[in-house]
Amino acid sequence: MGLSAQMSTRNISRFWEWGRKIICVGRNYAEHAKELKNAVPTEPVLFLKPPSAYVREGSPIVLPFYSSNLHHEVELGVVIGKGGAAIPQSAAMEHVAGYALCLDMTARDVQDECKSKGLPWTLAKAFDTSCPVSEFIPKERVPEPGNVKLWLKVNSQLRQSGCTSDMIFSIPYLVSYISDFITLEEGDLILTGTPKGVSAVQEQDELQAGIDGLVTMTFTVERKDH
Ligand SMILES: CC(=O)CC(=O)C(=O)O
Ligand SMILES: [Mg+2]
Repeated sequence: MGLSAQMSTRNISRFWEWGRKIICVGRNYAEHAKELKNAVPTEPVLFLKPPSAYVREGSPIVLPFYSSNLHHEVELGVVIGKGGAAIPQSAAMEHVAGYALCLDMTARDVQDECKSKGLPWTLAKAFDTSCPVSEFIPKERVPEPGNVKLWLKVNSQLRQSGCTSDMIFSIPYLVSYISDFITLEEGDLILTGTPKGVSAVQEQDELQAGIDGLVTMTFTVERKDH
């Protein structure tokens, strides 16, 4: 199939297949910043995951071989439907196609070491399967994205329960802020940060996460021979 034919069959509801950027916001919930003893930020903290981080239900989250403290972080993902740079906050929601429930899997021991050495978080955050995602949720189904309840259970035990109303920086603010530095493209995903309750997962754990009334998803954690 030629490139133009491939482009014409691309569907935003399978955004994870597009090979676009995953832009992550850190410390966007004050209670989470505090539980990790980080300062509450006055500007968004940004980092990236590559598209190879995506994993879908039916495939496992693979424990990175170099970590012994893998954490779950449940987050609302914002799927960009129209690209742009220097997008004003007033127009930001016109660039949003929809949402997805996402996990920002984090090798916390590796992140702590990187932080102490002043090094980037890439190996802590961007490894293969570090971004499990749900099905695409069209924006029409989420009339109030700033008031969405997220939860995550490990082996049926509730670990995280939060609401996007507690985000420090709103979705329009984040879209506008990010687009001042990084041009947004159709198919990009923004992870909006995690509420409190992050904790470690082990091999064979079952992670179930949901957005009230919209979506649930289930993943298992596996170790692979290295
Ligand atoms: C400290 C972190 O890992 C930041 C992060 O990813 C978050 O969601 O907050
Ligand atoms: Mg996160």
